[in-house]
Amino acid sequence: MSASPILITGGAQRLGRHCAERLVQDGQPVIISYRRERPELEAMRERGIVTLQADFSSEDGILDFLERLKSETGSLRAIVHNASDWAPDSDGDDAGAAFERLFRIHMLAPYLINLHAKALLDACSEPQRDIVHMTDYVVQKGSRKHAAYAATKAGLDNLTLSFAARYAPEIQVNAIAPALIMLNQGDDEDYAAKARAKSAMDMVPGPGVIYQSLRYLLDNRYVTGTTLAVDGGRHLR
Ligand SMILES: NC(=O)C1=CN([C@@H]2O[C@H](COP(=O)(O)OP(=O)(O)OC[C@H]3O[C@@H](n4cnc5c(N)ncnc54)[C@H](OP(=O)(O)O)[C@@H]3O)[C@@H](O)[C@H]2O)C=CC1
Ligand SMILES: Nc1nc2c(c(=O)[nH]1)N=C([C@H](O)[C@@H](O)CO)CN2
Repeated sequence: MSASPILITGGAQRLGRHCAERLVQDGQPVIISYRRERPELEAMRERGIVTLQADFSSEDGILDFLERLKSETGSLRAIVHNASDWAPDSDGDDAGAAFERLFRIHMLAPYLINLHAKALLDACSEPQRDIVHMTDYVVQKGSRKHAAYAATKAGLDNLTLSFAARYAPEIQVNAIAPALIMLNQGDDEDYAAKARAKSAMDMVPGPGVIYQSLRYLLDNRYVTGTTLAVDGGRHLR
């Protein structure tokens, strides 16, 4: 019997893509969700990664993705809730709609997928099944310019505790809380230097540290309801 796939939402670029490709290199089947088609997806498909389109900014979009996911696979080894929009706060008329949108991407999508895809995890014949929530260091301190983002990530952080208690012992539920793993296009050296200085490690590590953290959770049968801080010691500065 072939191994059950691992689902990574928002896996078409950056951290999610890196983890998807590392998992496939390890011989692990992977399904990713993506919102926008792009050339890089062809390269991922050629590596055998299954790609499913999804827009989590509406409940209908979340439920539509779930139906297509259930048509694609009868089981899942793990679900990594990675999809995210690091949108700055809006102070215009759209502030409320923007907040609700981030709520749906960061909280409603993980909530509904955890509820409606549980049967796929239960159908996995392997002894360990995992759910991993990608949160953020700012859950601990908030953010002046990304308050809606931070608040909805804090909600995802809390969902880690609830689902860990509810799904134990069959399914382990944990979070990874990164800070400044990768810069974004357009980040100049001045921004990069200031961002690096925010952590004790004074570096921008790249996505490999996230894969190491995911690997740890996938390989450990005794960890649930916890958050791995992968932030270079931000709290020390
Ligand atoms: N990068 C970093 O330094 C840090 C990252 N994190 C967290 O780690 C995770 C990965 O970060 P990173 O790789 O930078 O993430 P990205 O900003 O690259 O976003 C990941 C994916 O989320 C998808 N996405 C965005 N909006 C939607 C939506 N409405 N519906 C469905 N998918 C959507 C995008 O899909 P598409 O491109 O197809 O539109 C994108 O590819 C995220 O959860 C992030 O919050 C936390 C702290 C630091
Ligand atoms: N979805 C995303 N979330 C976050 C990103 C990102 O690029 N996409 N980036 C960050 C920053 O690196 C921040 O940690 C810098 O201090 C946070 N979240």
